[in-house]
Amino acid sequence: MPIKVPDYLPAKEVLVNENIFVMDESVAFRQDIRPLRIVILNLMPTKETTETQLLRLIGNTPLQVEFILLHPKTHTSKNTSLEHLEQFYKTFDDIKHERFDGMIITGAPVEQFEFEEVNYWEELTQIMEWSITHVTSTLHICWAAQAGLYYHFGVPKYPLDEKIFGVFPHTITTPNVKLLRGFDELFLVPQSRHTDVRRQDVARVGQLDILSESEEAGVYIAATKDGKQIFITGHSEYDACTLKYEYDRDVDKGMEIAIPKNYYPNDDPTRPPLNTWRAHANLLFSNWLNYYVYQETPYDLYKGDYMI
Ligand SMILES: CC(=O)SCCNC(=O)CCNC(=O)[C@H](O)C(C)(C)COP(=O)(O)OP(=O)(O)OC[C@H]1O[C@@H](n2cnc3c(N)ncnc32)[C@H](O)[C@@H]1OP(=O)(O)O
Ligand SMILES: N[C@@H](CCO)C(=O)O
Repeated sequence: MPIKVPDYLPAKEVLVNENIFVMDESVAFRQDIRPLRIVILNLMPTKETTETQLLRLIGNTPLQVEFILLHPKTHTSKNTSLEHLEQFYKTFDDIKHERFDGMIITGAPVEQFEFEEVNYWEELTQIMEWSITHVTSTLHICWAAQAGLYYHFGVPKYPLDEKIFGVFPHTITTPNVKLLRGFDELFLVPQSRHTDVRRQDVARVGQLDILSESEEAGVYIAATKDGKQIFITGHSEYDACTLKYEYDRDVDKGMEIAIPKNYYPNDDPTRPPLNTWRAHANLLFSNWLNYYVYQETPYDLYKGDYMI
């Protein structure tokens, strides 16, 4: 089943060219099925790239998905045009009386600040609090995972001596969870972080299970036992060249940065990197949409008994 995309969103052309099943709003309107309502709080500076990456993954399911893009109104975006935000984005005030089947909160390059120094922290905490009662399941990615673990459970983040940067082998810590159904015992995930959450801090929280980890990169996925909140420290949504973009950017700035591990063929940054994590990225998102969103959410969002 297709993903519904507004007619003029730039991601649409990219996805159509990749043969991702995209449906015009007008066609979706004629179908007598309730689409899943997914709200994406996009905190990335590279918003259009992230839109395409996430829509590619949530478009790969048999479910009809309607998405709403949000940006924090208390932050003035430096790298995304006002025109793009006005055309395609809403703010929390516009949607806070609505309910959603799923929510995705993206990463953001603010991990080296204290949470409270991030200028939209207050607004983000309001949105995270609201998600408990208005969203069936929320995926927090990278910095948002750190922010969510800190806000909801008091788990701190720590600066790393060296950026965790590359494509790392990960394993399944808790067997037989639906989120990891169909996963290989060893699978690859891009990681790109200057900070970390510690296993012992996460393990101490009774409501959380650690679902997947990496020897080198630490905790990858933690989730509440009811699956309503999922925290993902890596970037399975990244394209083949995203780490290359970050590496080249930092080299150009004259920063001390190691070559991303296990990424370029023979660790040679002049050679094009291969995407070795795409299959598990698709499985992660389709498992989430199926088992944690579609199977759990009430048909009538406004009568669901999970709401307070
Ligand atoms: C840990 C993770 O979650 S990883 C995910 C983050 N990864 C990425 O963002 C990768 C792509 N980003 C990039 O390559 C870079 O950020 C660039 C090239 C877009 C911009 O880099 P720079 O010029 O060095 O940084 P810049 O000054 O634009 O700041 C980056 C972002 O942080 C924001 N920022 C900076 N200080 C603050 C602050 N105190 N509070 C909130 N946001 C802040 C900036 O506003 C900007 O975001 P915006 O475009 O949404 O407004
Ligand atoms: N993935 C990010 C880390 C910084 O938050 C980057 O390299 O831009």
